[in-house]
Formats: sequence, structure tokens, C-alpha cells
Amino acid sequence: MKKLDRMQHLVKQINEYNYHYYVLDDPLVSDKEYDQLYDELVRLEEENNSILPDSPTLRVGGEPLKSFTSHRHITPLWSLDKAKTEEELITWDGRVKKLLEEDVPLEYVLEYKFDGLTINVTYEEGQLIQAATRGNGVVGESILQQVKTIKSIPLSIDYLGKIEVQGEGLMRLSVLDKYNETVAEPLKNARNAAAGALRNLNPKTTATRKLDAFCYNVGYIDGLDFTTHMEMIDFLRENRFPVSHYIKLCSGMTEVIEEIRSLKDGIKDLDFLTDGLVIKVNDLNIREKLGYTQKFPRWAIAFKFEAQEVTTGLMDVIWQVGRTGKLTPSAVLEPVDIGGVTVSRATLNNWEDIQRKRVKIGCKVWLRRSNDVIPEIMGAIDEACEEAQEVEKPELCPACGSEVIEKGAHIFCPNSLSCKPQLVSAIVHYGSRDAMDIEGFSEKTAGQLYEALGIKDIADLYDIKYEDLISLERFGDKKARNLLDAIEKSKDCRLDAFIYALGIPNVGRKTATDLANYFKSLEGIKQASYEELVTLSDVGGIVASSIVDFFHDEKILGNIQRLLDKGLHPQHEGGDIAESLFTGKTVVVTGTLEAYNRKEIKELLEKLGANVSGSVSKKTDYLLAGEEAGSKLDKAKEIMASGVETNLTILTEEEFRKMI
Ligand SMILES: NC(=O)c1ccc[n+]([C@@H]2O[C@H](COP(=O)([O-])OP(=O)(O)OC[C@H]3O[C@@H](n4cnc5c(N)ncnc54)[C@H](O)[C@@H]3O)[C@@H](O)[C@H]2O)c1
Ligand SMILES: [Zn+2]
Repeated sequence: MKKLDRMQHLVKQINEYNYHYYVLDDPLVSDKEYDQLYDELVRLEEENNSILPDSPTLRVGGEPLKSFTSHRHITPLWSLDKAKTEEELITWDGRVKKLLEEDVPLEYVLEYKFDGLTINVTYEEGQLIQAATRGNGVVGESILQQVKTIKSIPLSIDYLGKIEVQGEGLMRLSVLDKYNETVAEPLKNARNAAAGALRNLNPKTTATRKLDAFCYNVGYIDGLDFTTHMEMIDFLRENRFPVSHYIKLCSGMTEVIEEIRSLKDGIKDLDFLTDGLVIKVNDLNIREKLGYTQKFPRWAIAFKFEAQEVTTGLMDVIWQVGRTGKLTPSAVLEPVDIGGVTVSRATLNNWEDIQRKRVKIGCKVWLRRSNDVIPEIMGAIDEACEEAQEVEKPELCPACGSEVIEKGAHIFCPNSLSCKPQLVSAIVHYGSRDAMDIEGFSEKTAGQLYEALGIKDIADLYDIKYEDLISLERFGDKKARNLLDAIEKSKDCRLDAFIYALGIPNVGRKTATDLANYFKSLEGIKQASYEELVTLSDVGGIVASSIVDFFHDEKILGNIQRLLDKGLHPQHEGGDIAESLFTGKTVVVTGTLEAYNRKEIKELLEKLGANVSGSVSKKTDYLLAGEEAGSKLDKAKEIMASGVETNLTILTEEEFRKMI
């Protein structure tokens, strides 16, 4: 009886979640939490050998909204069975073979499982005449005008017979980020952003979301028979449907599993949301033999990856002071597992961000982890929450107690003279590798110098004596001498490194180099006018203003003068960088080149204005591959085949020489 109670409870709860997810496009829980409850229900139904009549396990999706015209699909649309482990896949493969009464390896295709909204598009005589949501699988909502805003969906095709094609409408993550930067209320997740846009009664609203789509199935076709899935995909390509670059044909489950292993890491670099992969039997005759359950095809299964999006409780918000005095809010979270990592901190960009996302202490928030950056809070869950406590806007600096000031969306501590975290991070930045490269300059050491030696200003570094250092904890003779040597050595520095080391707001390493190359002397940069600065290719208005303001601050000018008086001698290193095809590009070199050794090619590329990097990613522009190129070349090919947005191009040495 207890089990039945639990089943009833789960059915009610999951149906409620389904309503919020499928009908309102505004889920109350993350997929991870949802899946846990759903799996529990499936287990109880199996154990009890009974299914309640309104169980969500009997149904595909949600009921269509009455406000849309309905569309009856020519052939029904389905949900997908799912596996989370390799063992579950092997069991599934066994089940399929058993059903077929055959024990030969089956051919499977592997595709991404796009996480957006299913769309079903109908063409007749080559024209797009209908588009619908999946709805309950049999009847969906007609969203033709909305789908027409998706530029990648063809309005007409070459094939003239009646045809229904299924795909997923989605919002690219880069598009979502850009969209969220500008709107009053940011969207919490790309899946619901796409679903909400497509099921919006006003197609103009849909258009603002700049959706995209991937098609993966022909549900119905008049006058043509495909024998395999791959053939069907080729047909979709020929008719210019948007099809993912990535699709892999595997022979047998062992190969599928190997492929899954090799894909796992790359999936979070994709520019669209995926919640796993879909594995499908390639042979369409075999599919027919296998058929369907109430809810899904027996010939396909989704392999779900660990969620990159979860919900968790926000316990507190603390404010941290950075080098420029900016106060950044950091969220203290109830520890939660996300993509295999336990997370207890996340960024909230600034005060305005907290307001826009409407997060409150004591309530639940959506958390997303993309790439390997610190997880970001996407928004609050729209659910009444009793312990809700507004995040308070700081009035005093949490580090030094000064009254804070507001500049735009940000809050600053103006006490740049004695606010410890500001000074410590300024010193750490000054000594960092890309700046003055003073070895042995950790945050801890900088803190020690501040606390024990009263170093309040970068110029004070050059007054440190051996006796001072040796008296500090963890400082022996060698460490003290090394640090002093490194400080002394830094007096003879490159102009670009020095400019970067000064920590001008909004001036990163690249801009510092551009400034040094253009003005060639510290004096030149100091005198630069706004008008002249904005003529530099990567310098916009904000950066130019930051530079001008910085060099008009009396206190800063005084500090720079003090540094020069201590014997600092920033020099521009001759050799103008030529404008070339490689200027500003990120280049990776691999394998053996005929005409250059490693050092020579690096120098040449830098002279051509390239940033030379050691590892290949989607951000790489060129991979220069010599003889016997190994894993980096493989990685590059993988990235190019994966469908991520990238400019990556592979060059042979000969091609490279032609380009320079
Ligand atoms: N958070 C919530 O409250 C909540 C509520 C309901 C459902 N969900 C999530 O949705 C899942 C079940 O939803 P479902 O039945 O809509 O979808 P599903 O996970 O069963 O997958 C079926 C869908 O996958 C899509 N798909 C993407 N790429 C595909 C490809 N290459 N080939 C075939 N299909 C592809 C299709 O649109 C298809 O309709 C749950 O496991 C859960 O994670 C969450
Ligand atoms: Zn302060």
C-alpha cells in the first residue's frame, strides 16, 4: 500500500512538473531532479506490476495549447527511452537483438540529442505548408509563422512529394548570452528560451530570439523509400535542411560506446544545448520489425550525459573586492553536483544582475556550467519561497569599511590607497607572468608584504631589503634572494609588459601590446588622445576613455613617476609587427616543419602578429601541421567535424608559406 501511495504522489508531482515544462515552458525543477523522480516511478510501476491511468510514463509530452490551431501529425512523434550508463546501453542492445532473434552486431547511428523544442515541418509541392510542435505526439500546435522565423529552415525544397520532417528548434548558446545581455529579464536556459519563443502567439517575438534548428528525421514521405537512416540524412542534406555536421555510423554497441567516450569531453564546448546522444538502428526495415511501445520507439535510445544545468539553494551572497576596487557578488550555494563536479560557489556579475535575475537568499536558483568556467546563476526559480531574503546592496566596503560608490551597474570601493584586497591584487597582477614576470610572487607572498612590510604601493616593492624578507615567515635565504633578484631584474622591462602591469581598467595583454607597438614609448601612450586611441583596430570608446582617464589621474602619474625614479626602464622592443593574414589570430604549431625549428616558427608567427598557443581548441584559428603531427591534429579534425562554431583551419607547411 505504501508503494501505491508513493506512486500516486509521484504521478501527481510529475504531471505538475510536466505542465510547467511542456505547457508553460517554465520548469520548476532541473531535468536531473525530474529524471530522478521519473525513474523512481518507472521502478515502482515495474515492481508493482501496475500503472496508474494518468501516469506520465504512458504519455508523450504535454497537451497542445487551445490558443493555437492544432495539427494532426501524419505519423506520430515519440519520446525516447534513455540510458545513463554503458551497462544500460549493453542491456538495451541485448534486448533489441533478442527481439529480432538475431545475434549479429547491429549498425547504429549516433547523433547529438539537441535540447530544444521538437518541430515537425510539412512540405507539399516543394513548399513549406505547415509546422507544428510535438504536443502529445499525435496532435501538436501549429506554429508555422513562428517556424518561418528560423532562417535555416527552408521555405521551399526541391523534393515535390508530400513530406514531414522532424527536427529540433533551438537557441544557440552564444545567441542566448547576447540576448541576455540586453534584455530586462534574462532567459534562464536555452531549451526554454527556444520552446517559449516557438510557442509564443506573436511570431515577432519569436524572431527576436534568432532561433536555429537541426533536422534528423523524415517522419513521412510520399513516393520515396529509404533503406537506412544515413540515406535519409543525405536526402535531408540534399534538400538543404539544416543537418548537424556530426553523425556517426557505428558497427555494433562496442563501437558506439568507444565513440561516446571520445565525445564526452567535447560536448560542453558545443554552441548549442545537448543533453546527450541518440543511438538509432540504421536499417529502417529492422526499425519496422522492432516497432514502438506506448511512449517510444524500440529502435532508438538516448544516452544522457551528466546535466550541465541543475538547481540548488542560494545560501548567501558575499561581496569581494577586486584590483580595481570593484565589488563582485559571489553566490554561496548549497553544494550540488553539476557535470561531475561539486559546486558551492557561483558568479553573479553585479548588483544589477542580481536584480534582473531576481535571486533571493534562501530560495532556489538555476545554475549552468558551460565550458570550464565558474558556474553561473541563470535566474531564480519562480516558486514562492518562504525564507526569501532580499540580497542587500552593500553600502560599505566589506574589506576596509569605506563608503562605496556606484558607477553604472557596478559598485566600487574608492579607497585605492589602503583597501587591502585592492592593493594585494594590484601587486599580484603587477608581478604576474604576462606582466612584469616576477617569479615567486604569489597572492600569499603579496599579502605578507602588505601585512608585515607595509607595502602599500607597487613602487614600494623596489625598496624591499634582504633583512625585511628574511624576517618573514616561510622566507629562507634562497627564497629571499631569488625574490630580490627577480624584482631587480624587472626594472629592465618591455614596454608592453609594463603597460599591462599597470592594470589600466579594460586594458588586457593584447591591447597593451597594441599600444606599445603603436606609440613605442611610455610617454607616447601617456599623451595619447581619445581620438588617436580609437583609431587603433581593437580599441573602442570604453577602452580609450579608460586609458585617457588613467593617465590623467594625478595619483597614478605620481606612482608611475616613482617607479621610473626607482630605475624602471620600460623599452619598446623594435621590430614592428607586420599586418598579415595572421595578425591577431591564434595559431598552434604541431609536428616537424622543414624550414623552421620550434623557436624560429614561434618568432616568425609573433612577428606576423599571431598569438602562438600550445593547445588546440575551438578558439584556435590555424593549426600549422608539419610532418608526423599527432594528437593536436586529431583534436583539430574532431573540433571541425563536431559542428561547433569555429574558424579553425588546418594548414600544411606549404600552404603556410604561400600565405606569408
Ligand atoms: N525539468 C522538468 O520539469 C521536466 C519536465 C518534463 C520533461 N523534462 C525533461 O525532458 C525529458 C523527457 O522529455 P521528452 O519526452 O520531451 O524528450 P526525450 O528526452 O524523451 O527525447 C525525445 C525528444 O528528443 C528530441 N531529439 C533531439 N535530438 C534528437 C535526435 N538526434 N534524434 C531524435 N530525437 C531527438 C526530439 O525532439 C524528441 O522529441 C526528461 O527526461 C527530462 O529530462 C524535464
Ligand atoms: Zn575597500
